[in-house]
Amino acid sequence: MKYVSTRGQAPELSFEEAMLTGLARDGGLYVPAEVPVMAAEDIVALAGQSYEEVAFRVMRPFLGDTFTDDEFRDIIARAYSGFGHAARAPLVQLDQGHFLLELFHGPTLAFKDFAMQLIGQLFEAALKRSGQRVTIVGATSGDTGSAAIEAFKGLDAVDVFILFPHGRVSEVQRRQMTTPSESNVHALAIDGHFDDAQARVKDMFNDFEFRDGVRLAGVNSINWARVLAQVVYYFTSAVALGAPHRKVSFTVPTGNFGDIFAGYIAKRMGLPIDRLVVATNQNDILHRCLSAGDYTPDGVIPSISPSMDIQVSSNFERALFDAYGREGGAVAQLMDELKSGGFHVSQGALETLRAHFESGRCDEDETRATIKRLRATTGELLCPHTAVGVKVAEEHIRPDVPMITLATAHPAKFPDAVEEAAGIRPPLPPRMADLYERDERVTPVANDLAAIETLIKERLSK
Ligand SMILES: Cc1ncc(COP(=O)(O)O)c(C=O)c1O
Ligand SMILES: N[C@@H](CCOP(=O)(O)O)C(=O)O
Repeated sequence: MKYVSTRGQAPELSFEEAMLTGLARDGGLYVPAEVPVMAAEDIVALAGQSYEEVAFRVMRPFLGDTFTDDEFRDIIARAYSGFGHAARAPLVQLDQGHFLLELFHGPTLAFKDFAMQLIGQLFEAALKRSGQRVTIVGATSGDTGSAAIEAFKGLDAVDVFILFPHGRVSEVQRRQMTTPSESNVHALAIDGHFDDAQARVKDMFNDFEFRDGVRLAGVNSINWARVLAQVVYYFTSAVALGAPHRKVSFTVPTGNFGDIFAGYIAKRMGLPIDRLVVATNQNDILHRCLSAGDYTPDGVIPSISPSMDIQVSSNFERALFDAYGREGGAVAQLMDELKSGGFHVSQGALETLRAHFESGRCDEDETRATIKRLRATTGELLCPHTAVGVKVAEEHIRPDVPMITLATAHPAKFPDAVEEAAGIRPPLPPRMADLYERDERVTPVANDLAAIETLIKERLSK
């Protein structure tokens, strides 16, 4: 299995190389040269299997010879052993034909744990074997950072630096990043929003002297391994509702387009997905683009679903690569245009995108109203991101195809927003009950590449 860059100018890599590399050296994102297809009978055979077994069968073809089957099974078992639900990703019925896929039973209460717990184990196994050490730098709007810190804290061969937008994450998210005491963890509060943090991380990858000097690695969803791990729950949930004999649709609260892109990969692998619905908050650039073809960021607006406050949606590049017939040159040109303001998707590419993706938008009042209404009608307490998904899903449900909305975080991560909407303050699980009493460790940083690189080098030299 080989991986190619969406911009067509970087060397092809193996799974292990792509995982440890993160961003391609031409600035693009790695994708499999070919997506392996699963036969219908192999999908049928997933029914009744454990989450871990489905994870093994779905991901195995993408790994090539990176790990033996036994090694990979062990890695998967370790990754999901800390989840608080036996099913790992349970389905809950909301209404006739509408289901919620609960992805918040991992250690940091968000869907990121599914991928991050796995790649923590994959990194450790690969680095132990090679004797290498890496520096992970990640950008977060709240959940990636806490999940990465949880997965990598205390590991010998890794230092982890997380840039989060100062004042724009929830208190629970911030404390999850700033309270771990392990010396290989560094929480950096950047003066800016998520797009600034993500841009600085990409700048570090494009500064080859720095990149090679610190052996930079990335755990944002620019890393293919992140996306791959998220493909699994599309299979477990669709099969539970009758796939491959029955089609299902998914609505995904979307920001960086990684989670919904994992659904697109599941579809290309042969899972009969009818529609993939992109649900955005008021930062609706993806909805606008899928509606009219224009991708012009117009500034991030803070919202009560802060993890989706994103305008430069990294993984959309992977979808564009396929929509433009896997022409890296065309994607590179669009990304150059983005640097100077924005780009317009050609009619042909837009039609290809629309063949897979629908979209909708949910504003702040609608988000609050959805949290309140769902509590009253179903008893479910939704996090604001999930509420965005549920509202948009309701507008896309068709009578004959079940709709699964991804519940991407636990409501207790956003207690202020949930309490304001539903009048209930969701408590943290007992294992986190002292989160508000723990000491915080955080370093403020300017939105300045040289300053951030200097800080990282200083920390590594200690
Ligand atoms: C709770 C939550 N919901 C939705 C999203 C959006 O997911 P993605 O960035 O993969 O589109 C995020 C952040 O990634 C998140 O943390
Ligand atoms: N919403 C994310 C933003 C980063 O996304 P990623 O999936 O590319 O890591 C977050 O919570 O940090």
